[in-house]
This record gives sequence, C-alpha cells and structure tokens, in this order.
Amino acid sequence: MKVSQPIRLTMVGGGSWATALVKILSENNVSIKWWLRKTEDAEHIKKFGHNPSYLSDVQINTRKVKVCTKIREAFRDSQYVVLAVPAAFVGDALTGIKPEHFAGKRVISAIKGMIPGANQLVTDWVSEQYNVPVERMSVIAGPCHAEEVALEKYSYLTIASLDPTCADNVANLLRCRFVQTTPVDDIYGIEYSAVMKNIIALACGITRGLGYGDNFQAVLVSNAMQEIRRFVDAIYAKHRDLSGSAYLGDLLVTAYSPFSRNRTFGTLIGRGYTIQSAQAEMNMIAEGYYAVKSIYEINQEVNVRMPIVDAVYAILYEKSAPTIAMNSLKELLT
Ligand SMILES: NC(=O)C1=CN([C@@H]2O[C@H](COP(=O)(O)OP(=O)(O)OC[C@H]3O[C@@H](n4cnc5c(N)ncnc54)[C@H](OP(=O)(O)O)[C@@H]3O)[C@@H](O)[C@H]2O)C=CC1
Ligand SMILES: O=C(CO)COP(=O)(O)O
Repeated sequence: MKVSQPIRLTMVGGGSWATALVKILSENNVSIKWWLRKTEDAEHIKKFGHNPSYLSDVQINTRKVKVCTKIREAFRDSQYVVLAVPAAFVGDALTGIKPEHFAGKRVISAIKGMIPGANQLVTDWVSEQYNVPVERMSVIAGPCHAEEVALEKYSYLTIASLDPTCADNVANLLRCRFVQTTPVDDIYGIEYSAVMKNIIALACGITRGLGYGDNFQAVLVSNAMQEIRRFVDAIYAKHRDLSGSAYLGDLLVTAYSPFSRNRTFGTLIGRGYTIQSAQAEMNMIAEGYYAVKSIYEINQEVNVRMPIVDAVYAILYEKSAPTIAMNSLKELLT
C-alpha cells in the first residue's frame, strides 16, 4: 500500500500552547519543524525529547519533530506555518522573515491576542505585513488548555477560515485520539471573541482575588457574554450562535479553570500585587493584559457599552484601585 507523504509544517513558538500543538499534530502524518528562540531549550528537546520550560512531561516525538532556532530554516519547504507565540511577540519571532518566505504557505494562527499598538487581529496583521491573503489563513479556537492536552484529556477545537476547504484541512490535521475538531467560517468573530474572553477571565480573577464569590462571578460572566455580543456584532456583523463552544465554551473554561493564565494574573492583581510583580510571579503570558488596551482603544471608535472592559482597563492602565473599580462595576451589572 502506498504511504502518503507527511504534511510539512512549521511551528513558531516554544511555550505551552506550541508544545501542546506539537503533541497533537504528532499524532497524525505531519512532519514538523519547530522553531523556539532559546538554544538551550532546543538542545534539551533534541537530547531528551522534552521541552524543559513548558509542559515538561510531554514526550516529543523526535522522529517527526525537528527543532531549530533559525526562523528561516524553520520556514524552508513547509506547507503550513502555525503561529503560537503571544501576539505581543509575534513580530519578534518572525524577525528576518519577509513576504516571499510566506509565499505558497497556509498560515494557522493559534494566538488569542491582539497586536499591541497596531490594535490588529493577528490574521489582519499577517495579511498586511506579509501579503498573505486572509483566505489562506485559519485560526485555532475553542476551550482547550495546553495542560489538559498534555494529560490527553478529551478536548474540542474549532478551526475557522474564510475558505471552507482550508478549515476542513486544518481540522483534519488537528483531529486525533483525544481532540475533536469542527471547521467553521466565522474567523473574525471567533478571533475577537477569543481576545475578549481573556479580558473577562482577568476580571473574574480580580474579583476572586478581592473575595467576591461564585454568585457574583456567574453574573459577571453572563453580563460578559452580552458585552462580547455587542462588541463582536458591532465590529463584524454576521449571523453567529455565541453559545457555541468557540465563544461561550472558551469564555467558561478561561473564566473558571485554575489553568487559566488570565484568571491567575487577575487573581494576583485582585490580591494587591502590582502588574510587574504579578507578571514576575507567572512563568507565562496573560494575553488579556495587552488585549484590554487594544479593545478599549478600538472601542473609542466603535463605542458600544463595555463596562467590564472599561473596569479592567482602568485597573491595569489608569491605576484605579481594584476595589474601587469593581465597586463601580457592581452597580452596572444586572
Ligand atoms: N496555553 C494555552 O492553554 C493556550 C494558549 N493559547 C494562545 O497561545 C498563544 C501562546 O501562548 P502560550 O504558549 O500559552 O504562552 P506561554 O506563556 O506558555 O509561552 C510564551 C512564549 O512566548 C515566548 N516569548 C516570550 N517573549 C518573547 C519575545 N520577546 N520574543 C519571542 N518570543 C517570546 C516564550 O519564549 P521563551 O520561553 O523563550 O521565553 C514562549 O515561547 C497565546 O496567544 C495564547 O492565548 C491558545 C489556546 C490555549
Ligand atoms: O485560551 C485558553 C484556553 O482555551 C487559555 O487561556 P489562558 O491564556 O488564560 O490560559
């Protein structure tokens, strides 16, 4: 029987989500060039088959996965490029890459964040910077913590692309023993919703850190869903069911799971940590910290009612005391 050639894919990023995605993809007929920025981490993976810095229990299949620290080398000959670094660092990670290096490749964004300063979604930014048509891109969404992938806990991913064939192909690449995948077309709605849920998880963490309970958090999350609806409908109107797992499901897992970086970061802020000390306490990045500034600034134009975003922004960027900001927010929830 003829064995089909493996799909050739570049993974950009060495953090927890990149490590979890490498594990998922290695279940299928995929050959991966994995770019990480730290030479010592790359050498450790080559030697021992484990990422020493993130999800270090995950066994890397080094027959399928070749690690490298030179981004152009990682791009060579691949059919797909997966972007899996926090949005704030994607530009740094792609240093030396030019539009011609993306030619002919499909781009998969696994990032749930906005490009700071540019206030752009990652797909729009990649399209603008590297001339990749948005139709050749897809995003990976859905409620899925890397730590649970490491444990092979059954999970669901949603793959969004404007091109249905592209969504199908990427969904096939990521479907495996412990991951179910669904292809859809609402790429922008899903990207914005994933960005927003990180901000809401920060708010949930802050209120937990301040001592609010489950009753309050349930009201916060249900009001948040309305806030997400208002914003996403205003910015990209389309018929969509926000109770789907890529929207509500991802909001719930991020708001309630102890694995959530955003919730953890918020909890530290609610307990009185400064932003710098909360960031230093965590080995990982909370996208919501950057995203709230972008969404707040975009909303100066869009102008929908977003009291939760406003409260988180005031705490993180205007030095409002969490107690006072949440006291004011309390009056605006129903
Ligand atoms: N973790 C998860 O469960 C999920 C994460 N995501 C999304 O995936 C994306 C990546 O997050 P995640 O893997 O969790 O992040 P982590 O916090 O686990 O890892 C951060 C990564 O960013 C790298 N990095 C930090 N600073 C820079 C820099 N200046 N230049 C280049 N790279 C840098 C780190 O490299 P180094 O180690 O060398 O410092 C590391 O590879 C985010 O958008 C997140 O929202 C989406 C779904 C699930
Ligand atoms: O998006 C995620 C789970 O679906 C991860 O959220 P955190 O970045 O808050 O951990």
